[in-house]
Amino acid sequence: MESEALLSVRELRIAFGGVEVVRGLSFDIRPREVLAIVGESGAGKSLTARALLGMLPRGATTSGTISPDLSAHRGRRISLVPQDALSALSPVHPVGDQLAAAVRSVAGVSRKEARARAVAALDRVGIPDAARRARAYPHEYSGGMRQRAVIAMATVNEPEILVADEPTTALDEEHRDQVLRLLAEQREAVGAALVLVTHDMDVVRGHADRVLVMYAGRVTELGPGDEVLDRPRAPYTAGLLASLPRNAIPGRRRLPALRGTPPAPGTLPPGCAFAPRCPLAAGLCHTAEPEPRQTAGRLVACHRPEELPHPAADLFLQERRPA
Ligand SMILES: Nc1ncnc2c1ncn2[C@@H]1O[C@H](COP(=O)(O)OP(=O)(O)OP(=O)(O)O)[C@@H](O)[C@H]1O
Repeated sequence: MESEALLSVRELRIAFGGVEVVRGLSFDIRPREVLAIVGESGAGKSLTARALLGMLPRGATTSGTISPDLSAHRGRRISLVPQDALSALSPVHPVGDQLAAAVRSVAGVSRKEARARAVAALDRVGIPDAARRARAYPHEYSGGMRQRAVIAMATVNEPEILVADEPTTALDEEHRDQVLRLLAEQREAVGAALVLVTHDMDVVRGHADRVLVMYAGRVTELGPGDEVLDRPRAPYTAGLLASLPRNAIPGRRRLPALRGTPPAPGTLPPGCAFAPRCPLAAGLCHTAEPEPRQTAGRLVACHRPEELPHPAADLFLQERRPA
């Protein structure tokens, strides 16, 4: 049985100047789950995450529902793990003061209690000698410690939902895994759900309970993380997986890769938005946009999911470009 949703998004649409970039998106966030939102650049991942936080850019118009609406409780019931640890912290205040201020801004607690919670949050993310370090300024922290401090900041008020938008983009593989592990640990410690926005399928494996694959502002596939990764049912998911760098076998002349690029907003083809890039597209795919429907234990928006072979990488083989 599906566990009850912590938050439900229904028919979310986001547009700029009348051009829709998120086009009728529906999904739930379940208690304590890690939900990864993946897709190529421009799919609408960040805007969806920002909509949850009530942080859409100026000029965006929306329709649909997000319930409960937690935007008024940002920093308490829902919080953002920022991408850039350095700019997320003020250089002119000690780190502990910034965390204590975050506690006091929402919790109505005494100065002393706020301080204690700030130190506890720094301790929980593994800052050594947290009581003393709390008095230091961000520039006195190493890069890794700053990263820990912003995660402490996001979790200090024990939110129900943490939103991390590409938290590891700028990091090498070793640091990427450290940050993902820390995020998972902290999520567990405070009992939050984590919405993890990434364009990197490798981040999903082992880190996400469920994965929402987006293409051109819509759901392409939504289901249990490892099942979707191990046996995708939507050709787009299969293409993303086939294009991972680890499939690049040196010396092989033909490599699996997604050809082309996603359509620019406002220039969608008729039919399925992925059809022009899809090796399986035929007939209806070019005339009617598929609605997500329940297939093999997940939602899939594809007219021909049963045509997708397994494994599917060979569908995407392309001549390697001369170096
Ligand atoms: N402030 C804005 N004004 C106009 N268009 C915008 C604005 N912000 C985003 N968009 C457009 O909305 C679409 C979705 O953007 P979004 O940032 O959500 O994509 P994304 O999937 O997160 O991609 P990326 O990984 O590149 O951030 C893109 O085509 C983008 O150009």
